[in-house]
Amino acid sequence: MKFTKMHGAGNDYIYVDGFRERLPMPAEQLAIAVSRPHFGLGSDGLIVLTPCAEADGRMRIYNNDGSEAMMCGNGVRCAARLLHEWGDAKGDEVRVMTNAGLRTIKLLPDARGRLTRGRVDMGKPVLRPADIPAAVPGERAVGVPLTAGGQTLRFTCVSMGNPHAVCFVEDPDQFPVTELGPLYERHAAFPNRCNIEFAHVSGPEEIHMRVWERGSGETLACGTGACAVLVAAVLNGLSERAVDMYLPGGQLHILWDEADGHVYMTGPTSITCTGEWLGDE
Ligand SMILES: N[C@H](CCC[C@H](N)C(=O)O)C(=O)O
Repeated sequence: MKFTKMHGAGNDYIYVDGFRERLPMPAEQLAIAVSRPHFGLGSDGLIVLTPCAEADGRMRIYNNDGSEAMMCGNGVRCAARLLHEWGDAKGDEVRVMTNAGLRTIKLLPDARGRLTRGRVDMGKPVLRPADIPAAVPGERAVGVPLTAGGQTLRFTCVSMGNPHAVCFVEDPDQFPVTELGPLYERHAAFPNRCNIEFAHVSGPEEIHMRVWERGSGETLACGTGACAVLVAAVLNGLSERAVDMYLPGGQLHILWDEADGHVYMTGPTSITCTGEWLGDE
């Protein structure tokens, strides 16, 4: 099976061209196999692109534990570039169907004029706890105290098609993300588990964050997570509606447009390599 390895700000996936390739095993198993370091290719998960009557292609994304997610921001940006380069998308405006609905990506030129950047219309954030889902009281989950590992932290919960819980801290780089992340990922408040973000607003238009992803652990970047952090910062009165988001793997620009209520994410895509998966154990 041929594959393409790509990353968006360091959030890397194995991409399979489901228009022309067949998976050698169910995608949930393949995601675990290809994601493993050493025995596999090493990645945050697997993304499979297939034909779709209502869009240029359909994206299904699997975390490295094999769980399928509703949406992936860095993934859909990279998928749009691939569909364009494969000729399955004609212009620089690419439509990708996801489990969270249709997403539109505008491919943008980089300094050398190559269409390696993308601006994704990530849709409207979902704030009603029952729709996130988060089992917390009220019509919005802003600054909700949750206890895990003997700590009580305040979280703001947002769905971008997938669930996120955002905690604002003094210094994400010094924060025990790998100790507390998995505890909050599986907190009883989140019936479907949850992606957990720890962020610091260092200026009205500048936020630094780390993420513990549901089903993948700490990743170098998370597109839906960056959008959730911006929405949470605005809801808590901590930032403007457009910020530069700094993640360990790189930088994204996030805007929560007041006019249409949509969140827009702009960032890079990188093709690391192409190859053939032989799957020998
Ligand atoms: N772990 C996420 C899926 C990947 C999201 C992330 N990589 C992004 O760029 O949005 C979940 O289970 O909802």
